[in-house]
Amino acid sequence: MNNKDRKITHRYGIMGGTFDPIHLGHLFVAETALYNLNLDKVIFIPTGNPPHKNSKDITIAHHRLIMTAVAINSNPKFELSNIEVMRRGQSYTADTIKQLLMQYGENIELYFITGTDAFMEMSTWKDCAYLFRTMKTVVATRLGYDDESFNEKVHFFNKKYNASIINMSIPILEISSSDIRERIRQKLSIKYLVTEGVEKYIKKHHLYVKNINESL
Ligand SMILES: Nc1ncnc2c1ncn2[C@@H]1O[C@H](COP(=O)(O)OP(=O)(O)OP(=O)(O)O)[C@@H](O)[C@H]1O
Ligand SMILES: O=C(O)c1ccc[n+]([C@@H]2O[C@H](COP(=O)([O-])O)[C@@H](O)[C@H]2O)c1
Repeated sequence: MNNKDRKITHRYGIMGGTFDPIHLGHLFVAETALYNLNLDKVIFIPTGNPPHKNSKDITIAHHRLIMTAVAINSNPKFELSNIEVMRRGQSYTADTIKQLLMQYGENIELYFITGTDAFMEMSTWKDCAYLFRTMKTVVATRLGYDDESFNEKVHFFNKKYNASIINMSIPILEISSSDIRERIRQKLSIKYLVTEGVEKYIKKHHLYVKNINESL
């Protein structure tokens, strides 16, 4: 169907990530997109095999999926999807978007929510022309990227792919999953960086205590 002929009935945010573990940065970014863009819901999609990360260094999908379910449980507009975890092979976003459009129909508008770090790498993603054609990209400010390089990237994607990019300025939250994992290894507190439920789950299952490669 021609884009012009589409009658948009719903707007869904897609929050894709390794979520190893999911933290308050992810939740705040998703909530801000939901609110600012008046989305109907945000679907959290933990990756099965993230294409740009070494899968040997990543916690098994089962734990990442449950932590995501626990973290979003209290928000009725947040939803969990296991489509990438269930799919074989690398978890490419293009395959996910195709699957979602088939599932929901063409009258859905998808807003892919991402931080600046992931956004800056999008030209290396599989079928990125398809991605920019079929979804809107919402970019949340993350530490370490100056306005000039960000604006250059936006300009490049706009020109080359006619992309629709929404710059979502948020207070910078210096929270990352890698920092949380490191804090656990160093026996430091992660309280207020993740939800209480996620903190309990991590403790109960002794996650991140050792470097994954050490425990093999
Ligand atoms: N603090 C944050 N502020 C804005 N965006 C974030 C933040 N943390 C993660 N994101 C975004 O959420 C998505 C999923 O991120 P991911 O699960 O890889 O978390 P991460 O904290 O970046 O993990 P790691 O430190 O292991 O690389 C990415 O688009 C990333 O840019
Ligand atoms: O499709 C791709 O080629 C691709 C390459 C790198 C990252 N992604 C997606 O970007 C999102 C954030 O990835 P990450 O590795 O920062 O957690 C997540 O949904 C990944 O599946 C997608």
